[in-house]
Formats: sequence, structure tokens, C-alpha cells
Amino acid sequence: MTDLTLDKLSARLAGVEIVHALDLQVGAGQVFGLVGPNGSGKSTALRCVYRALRPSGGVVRVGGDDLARLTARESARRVAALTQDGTADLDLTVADVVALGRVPHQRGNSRLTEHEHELCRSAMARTDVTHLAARGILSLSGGERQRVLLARALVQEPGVLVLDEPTNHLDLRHQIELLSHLRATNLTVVVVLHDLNLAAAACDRLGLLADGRLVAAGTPAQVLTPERIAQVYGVDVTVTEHPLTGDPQVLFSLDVPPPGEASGPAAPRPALEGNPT
Ligand SMILES: Nc1ncnc2c1ncn2[C@@H]1O[C@H](COP(=O)(O)OP(=O)(O)OP(=O)(O)O)[C@@H](O)[C@H]1O
Repeated sequence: MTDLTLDKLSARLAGVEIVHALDLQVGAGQVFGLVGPNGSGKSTALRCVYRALRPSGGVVRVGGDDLARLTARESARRVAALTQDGTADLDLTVADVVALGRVPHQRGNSRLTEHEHELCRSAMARTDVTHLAARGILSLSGGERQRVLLARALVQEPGVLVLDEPTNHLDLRHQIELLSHLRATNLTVVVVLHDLNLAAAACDRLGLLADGRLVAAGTPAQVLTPERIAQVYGVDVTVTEHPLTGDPQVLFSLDVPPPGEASGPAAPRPALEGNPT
């Protein structure tokens, strides 16, 4: 198993520093969630971990090795990514897309071994896409495609798996299944999530970013406090405990004004048309 360290990681885009000296440690086999408001730098930090962006400062270490010093092939073996910009342009079949996960392990045009075929079959079964194997990737719904790309990442057998908002497009059952898979993989996982309750359920630890800086890191219960959520998101919430798991649950009401604004009595909701009264 592989640990991941971001050591004073900084990243610039168009000449502007977006991520500022970020320090994070993700233990081997941990699921680490990156949360924070829109534009806080989550994707930019993650792009440095899967080498889509060269850091402007600091180091990303995978299993103790400086990622920047590894060959592209070696870093692709160590880090797999499921990201928003990973959509395929070619209309390959689902089975072909999943098999592409083996490319970093292959030399030349070698065919998949029986073991590799079994890896693909198993990943497709785990992500519930076996029935789509012969379909063109471009014909799939957003959620189906997301599950295929997860299968491809799993057959890559990386040490570290990074995912940028992987639950986008997924219905409730598939959100829960995807995050359960992540927990069951025993991989070191860094996942960007917007849904704080999903993040609390799925992650061992969270890092909360604001304006490209780490505001808090720790267990979900340590990070997701009403005070910090008000400070970072500008939203008043109630945080309770999940009755079965004890995970923090963030509750909000659309009628509660943002912190600092005068709170009057909430306007009564109009009755829905056709509601029995
Ligand atoms: N190519 C670019 N050039 C200049 N600025 C960029 C570029 N890409 C992103 N940014 C800016 O960098 C900041 C951080 O963006 P990033 O996508 O990392 O945030 P995020 O936390 O992932 O946001 P979201 O939750 O909205 O996906 C934003 O202000 C964004 O506008």
C-alpha cells in the first residue's frame, strides 16, 4: 500500500497562484476527502497529484518518491485518476475503455493476459457495467460513463486513486455504491466531493480548502463543525450525528438566512397545488 504526501504544494494557473503551500498527509489505504467551496483550488491541487499540472512549488510524494522524478509510465502505474476532463473522444466500446487501464503495465502492443482479462471482468462487475461491455462509450449516460471510468481506474491497479467529483451524474444508489467500492478497494484514495454528508460517510479524513489554503484537516467530525462551515461557505447549518453510524450529518434549511443577516420569521410555504388540506 502507498501513502501520499503533499509537501508545501503550490500551483499557478495563468500566472496566478491558486494553491498556496498545501501540506497534506494521506496514510496508506486511507480515503481522504477534499472539500471546500467552488473555486477554492480542489481540482487544481488534485491535478498536481495526477501530473496534469506541474506544481509551481513543493513536492508530491507517492510512497515516499517525488512524483516529478518518476517517468510518465511509472507515475501512471502509481496514480490513477477519475476526473471531469477524462471523458473519451473516441467511441470505443466499454470493454476496450476498461482494458486501457492496463496500458501503463504493458510493453508495446502486447495482448491482455488471462489475469488481466479477469481484472477487467472483476472491475466491471464491481462497478455494475458488465451489461454495457459491448456498448460505445459515447452512447452511455453520464452516470454509466462515470462507472466505466472507475472500472478503468481499478484495472490500472494503482497505489493511489484520485477522483474529482466522482458522484456527479450518479443516482443515490450508485453514489453509495461508488463510495462503498472506494472504501473496499484498500487503495489510498483522494476524492473531491461537494456533498458534505457523503464526504462524512465515505472518508476517514477530510481536508477543507478555502482560497487555495487548507483551513482544517482531520476526521469528518473534527472538520465539519457549524462554525467552520459558516466561516468557509457562509451558510448556517446544524450538525448532528447519524443515528446508525455516528458520522456527522450537516442539516440546513432553505429558510435560514446566511450568517450575519437579520433573521426574521420564515415565510410560510405556499401549499402545493393538489395538496389535500
Ligand atoms: N486555466 C485557468 N486559468 C486561470 N484560472 C483558472 C484556470 N482554471 C481554474 N482557474 C481558477 O482557479 C481557481 C480554482 O479552481 P479549481 O477548479 O481548482 O477550484 P475547485 O475548488 O475545484 O472548484 P469547483 O468546486 O467549482 O470545481 C478558480 O478561481 C478558477 O477560476
